[in-house]
Amino acid sequence: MLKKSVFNFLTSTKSFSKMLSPLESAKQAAAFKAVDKHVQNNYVIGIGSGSTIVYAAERLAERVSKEKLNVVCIPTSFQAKQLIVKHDLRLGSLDTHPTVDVCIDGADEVDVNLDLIKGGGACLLQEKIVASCANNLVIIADYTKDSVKLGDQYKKGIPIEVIPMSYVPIQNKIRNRFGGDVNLRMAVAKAGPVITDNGNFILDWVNFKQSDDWNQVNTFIRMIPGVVETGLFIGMARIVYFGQADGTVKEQIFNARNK
Ligand SMILES: O=C[C@H](O)[C@H](O)[C@H](O)COP(=O)(O)O
Repeated sequence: MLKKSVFNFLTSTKSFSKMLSPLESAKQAAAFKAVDKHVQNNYVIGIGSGSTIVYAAERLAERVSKEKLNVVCIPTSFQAKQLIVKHDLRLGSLDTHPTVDVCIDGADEVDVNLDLIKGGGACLLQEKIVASCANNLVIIADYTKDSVKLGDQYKKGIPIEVIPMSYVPIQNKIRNRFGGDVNLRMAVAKAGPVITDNGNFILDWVNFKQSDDWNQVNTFIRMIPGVVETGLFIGMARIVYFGQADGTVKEQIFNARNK
C-alpha cells in the first residue's frame, strides 16, 4: 500500500509533469528556459512548431496568466495556431504585427555556427518568414540536435518546400549539382505526398556531402524555379538552448551575429 502522502505526490499535476522521459525532460527544460529568459511584457512573440514548442506554449500560458503579461503570439504553422488558441493566448499575424520581438522555435539539427536544419514537421516556410521578422531567434532543442556539422546527427535530410508541378525537375537539379538522394516526403495516414500548410510538397535531400559553405548551397537551391524555401536556416539563430537528459540546459550563443 502506498502511503497517502506518496500517493498525493505521485498523482499531483506538478509531479506528473516531472515524470517525463529523459528526452522529454530535455525538451521541457530548454523550452522553459527560453520562455523565462526571453519573454517580456508587451512582446510580440513568434511561436514555432514541433514537439519542443509545445512545452514553450505551456510555460508562456503559465507566465501570461500569473504575471498578467500582455503579449501577442504569431504562429508559424497550423499547429502553432492551435497551440496559441488552446492556451488562450492572444493570436496575432504579421499583417498587424510585422515586427516580432522574439521568435522561439525548435530545430532538427544545430551546428557549431548555430546554422540549423528545420522542417522535420514540414513547417519550414512559415517558420522562416516569422523568424526573418524577429529581432531575436531563440532555438530550443534537446541534446540529440547538438551537432558539429549539419548532417552529422540528423539523418532525415534537409527539407525543401516545392511547388507540386516542379518536384521532379527540382529533384534532378539538386542531385546533379550536389549528389545525394532527393526524396518526395510521403504522408503516413494518407495515400500520397505530405501537403504543407501552404499546399506544397516537401522534398528531403539525404546522403548529401558536407559543405563548408551552406549559404552557397542554400542560395543555389533557392534559385531553382519551383523551390519555395529550404529548411536551411543559415545565420539566423543567435541563441540555442539544448536541454539535457538530466534537466539542465546548455546554452550556445553566437555573439557576432548581426541581424
Ligand atoms: O517543421 C518543423 C519544425 O521545423 C520543427 O521546429 C523541427 O522539426 C523540430 O521539431 P521538434 O521540436 O519536434 O524536434
